[in-house]
Amino acid sequence: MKVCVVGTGYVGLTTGVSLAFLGHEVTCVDLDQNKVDMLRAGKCPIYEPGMEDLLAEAAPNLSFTTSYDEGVPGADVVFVAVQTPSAEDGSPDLRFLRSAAESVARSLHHDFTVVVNKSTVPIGSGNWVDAILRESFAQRDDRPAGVEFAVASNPEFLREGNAIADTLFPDRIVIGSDNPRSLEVLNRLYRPIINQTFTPPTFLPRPEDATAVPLVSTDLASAELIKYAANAFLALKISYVNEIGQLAAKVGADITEVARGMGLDQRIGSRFLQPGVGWGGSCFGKDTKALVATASEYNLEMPIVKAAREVNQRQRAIAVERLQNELRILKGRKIGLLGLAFKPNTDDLRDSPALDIANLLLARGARVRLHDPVAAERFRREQPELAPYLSEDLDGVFDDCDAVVLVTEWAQYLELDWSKFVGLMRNPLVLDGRHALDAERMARLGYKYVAIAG
Ligand SMILES: NC(=O)C1=CN([C@@H]2O[C@H](COP(=O)(O)OP(=O)(O)OC[C@H]3O[C@@H](n4cnc5c(N)ncnc54)[C@H](O)[C@@H]3O)[C@@H](O)[C@H]2O)C=CC1
Ligand SMILES: O=C(O)[C@H]1O[C@H](OP(=O)(O)OP(=O)(O)OC[C@H]2O[C@@H](n3ccc(=O)[nH]c3=O)[C@H](O)[C@@H]2O)[C@H](O)[C@@H](O)[C@@H]1O
Repeated sequence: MKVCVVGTGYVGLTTGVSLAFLGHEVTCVDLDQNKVDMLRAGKCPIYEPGMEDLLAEAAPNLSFTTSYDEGVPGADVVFVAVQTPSAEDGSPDLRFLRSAAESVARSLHHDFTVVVNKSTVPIGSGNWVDAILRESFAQRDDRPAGVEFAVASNPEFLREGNAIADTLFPDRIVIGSDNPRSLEVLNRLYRPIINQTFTPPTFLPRPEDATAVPLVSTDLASAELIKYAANAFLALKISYVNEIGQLAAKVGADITEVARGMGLDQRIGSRFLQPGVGWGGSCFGKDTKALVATASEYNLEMPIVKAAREVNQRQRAIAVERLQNELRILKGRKIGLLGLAFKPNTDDLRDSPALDIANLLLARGARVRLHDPVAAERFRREQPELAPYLSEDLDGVFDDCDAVVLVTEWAQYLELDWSKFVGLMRNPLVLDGRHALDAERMARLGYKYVAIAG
């Protein structure tokens, strides 16, 4: 089938490349000329494991452009995957979506096109996009006859760092549409994934437990709400284990054992129960805020979601409190942060706990040293005020240091030969912000090991 994807960020790029890999003819449109140039050269503008390999495998079916006229006319499906950042009041800023919808309408030239919203948008946005498309299309002097289109919602559930596997082997596909023809088109588009009939990419074998993928077909509003409800649930699951973690620290319980004991109950499940400095990234913060904002439009409070947000913010401050308890005075102390990305396997720094922790430490007069095996380059560009504190190598972090904090559990840190660094530190204190290091081993190596909870 012929597909156009608008926006080549984490979501649009993964969607476009994956669909091209499955044999669809895909054109990706982005206004960012640099991104388009890089992608045309086979280079991936984001750090996403496997993406450059998949780009190479999908290349015969894939093209990149800044022109809607090269992608939209003739497409059976147009995906819109532009950013929807938080506006001042917490509601999503829909400017990018509006502009993309207007541009799509100006280029539509096909008997039936499904315009699919993949961005995370407030409930009701599907109808809003539909109205923009119709209005913009009606304003065209050159509008062709016989053009029909319908809007569908197809929320995205991929995780950064795991984007390709989450797309090719998803837990479910959700399609919201009030138009049966759209559903039929999208069902056809996704059939290889739904039935798992494709041959996986050479670098990504099919998981042994992969089965046919459930298709959840709903009305537009339900699909839009599923996305927010799922993200908020994952966020509050993490906040819950972190709240329990703080109690565990007080009563002398081991939160990792507590989480394991809880997670083995299949009704709870062990995933997203890893205690630590809390969640970051571009979506949990934005989407929980948007859910609260949407509810307030209907005079509805969302106390559980609000509490999850507060607990998450508190975790970042708790990391600093733990250091203060151990070192008593933070002023003048040298503190190294290991990991700047909001989680491993991505260079994404949006709402990363490391940013708040670094700023809180600086505000208390500490001298910070920052390190990340992958995100440092991007950090330098996006965080110019904190960039002078970056350290190129780990010696620069540990040397004469009063404490190091594991903020992001990159494999490089977990597999580090920690014995090499203990002698460099002035005070060999390690704060494990992810409960990811082996406490006994660290103690054997001569570190004073402290975890965020306990
Ligand atoms: N990042 C993630 O892991 C996930 C994101 N989402 C949602 O998907 C949406 C997109 O997120 P990301 O891919 O992270 O965003 P992103 O910021 O990485 O990428 C958005 C892309 O859209 C392009 N763009 C903006 N306006 C455009 C326009 N009018 N025409 C053409 N291109 C345009 C930008 O240049 C950029 O390349 C958001 O609503 C987000 O909440 C959903 C699931 C996962
Ligand atoms: O809407 C989105 O953008 C996406 O948001 C999350 O994906 P992502 O933000 O990429 O990353 P996650 O793996 O969910 O991690 C989010 C944050 O939670 C933290 N986390 C995760 C799991 C856990 O047990 N504990 C924990 O603290 C991570 O360190 C990270 O900071 C969701 O998992 C995706 O399903 C969703 O599509």
